[in-house]
Amino acid sequence: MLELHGISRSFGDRLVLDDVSFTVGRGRLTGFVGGNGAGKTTTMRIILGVLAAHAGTVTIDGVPVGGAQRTRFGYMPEERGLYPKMQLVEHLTYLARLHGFDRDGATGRAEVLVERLGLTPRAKDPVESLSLGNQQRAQIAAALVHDPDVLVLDEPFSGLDPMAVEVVQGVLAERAAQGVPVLFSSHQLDVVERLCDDLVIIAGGKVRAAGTREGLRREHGRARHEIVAEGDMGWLRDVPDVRVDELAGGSAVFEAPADVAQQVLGAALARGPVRAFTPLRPSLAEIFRDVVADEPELEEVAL
Ligand SMILES: Nc1ncnc2c1ncn2[C@@H]1O[C@H](COP(=O)(O)OP(=O)(O)OP(=O)(O)O)[C@@H](O)[C@H]1O
Repeated sequence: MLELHGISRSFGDRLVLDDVSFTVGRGRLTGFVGGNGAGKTTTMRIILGVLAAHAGTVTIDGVPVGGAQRTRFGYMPEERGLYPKMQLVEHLTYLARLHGFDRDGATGRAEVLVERLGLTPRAKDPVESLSLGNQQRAQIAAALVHDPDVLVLDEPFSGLDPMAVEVVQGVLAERAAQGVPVLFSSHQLDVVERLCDDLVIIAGGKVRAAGTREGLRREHGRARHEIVAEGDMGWLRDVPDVRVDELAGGSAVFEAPADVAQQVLGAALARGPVRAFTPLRPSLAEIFRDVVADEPELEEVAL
């Protein structure tokens, strides 16, 4: 398990990470979400040792992470960096060689990754001639070239078309299934929602919520139900402790405590047939909005 404990970091007198703690479990895909400037990249750089923390620790299975462990980390940085003139497969072979593979092993590894990421038709093309989305896939291949023990990816899905998103999702899920802790940042909440086991929500340099996707839904979700009845549901507006979000004839979406929702169902049945009564699970976008609502601006979190 990768664990961050009490990580803080300032730039000048601005505190941009404030006591950040969370875990990335083995075999777990952990999504790291937050608005622009929330602190995701800074956190990832600290995990990778590209940037020093001013306080706190990063451990893997309880052992402080140092240079030796980090050689076994795979990192896709925010600033993409491959040699533009190099052919894709040659480039990946070169990176695998840097990680200690012999020539045949490195070539084999490069070819497997090119294929897995759907880049075979582009294998002999210089990196600079690839489309942006394909360069992104190439960058992901580069992070995976040494079969890392921990995977940290900064915005791996940005700029990918839906098919590429599927491919990359599959690749990350495979890594997780092999027991690799996988942390990735993303602004695409729908992708994070589909893919992640766990989530960390950061805003203003502080972790605002962290846990399993389902746990966060339970914790932060509003208790909403959809009801579809034969008769008009207009009477729902007069029920105490009920907030009606949507109402159209016999269909309504409302928020109410669980016992009141059951009373609504009972009352609706007393009036006639009920076609559907469904608890609505909050989307990650809703949870995100709830969690980061009313956050102070980063500037106000100065030291
Ligand atoms: N080298 C630096 N010098 C000064 N300030 C920095 C530096 N790096 C990051 N920051 C500041 O730290 C804060 C967090 O930035 P960071 O890049 O970690 O956010 P992020 O969550 O990755 O944002 P985005 O989603 O926009 O990439 C921002 O206010 C940013 O301006």
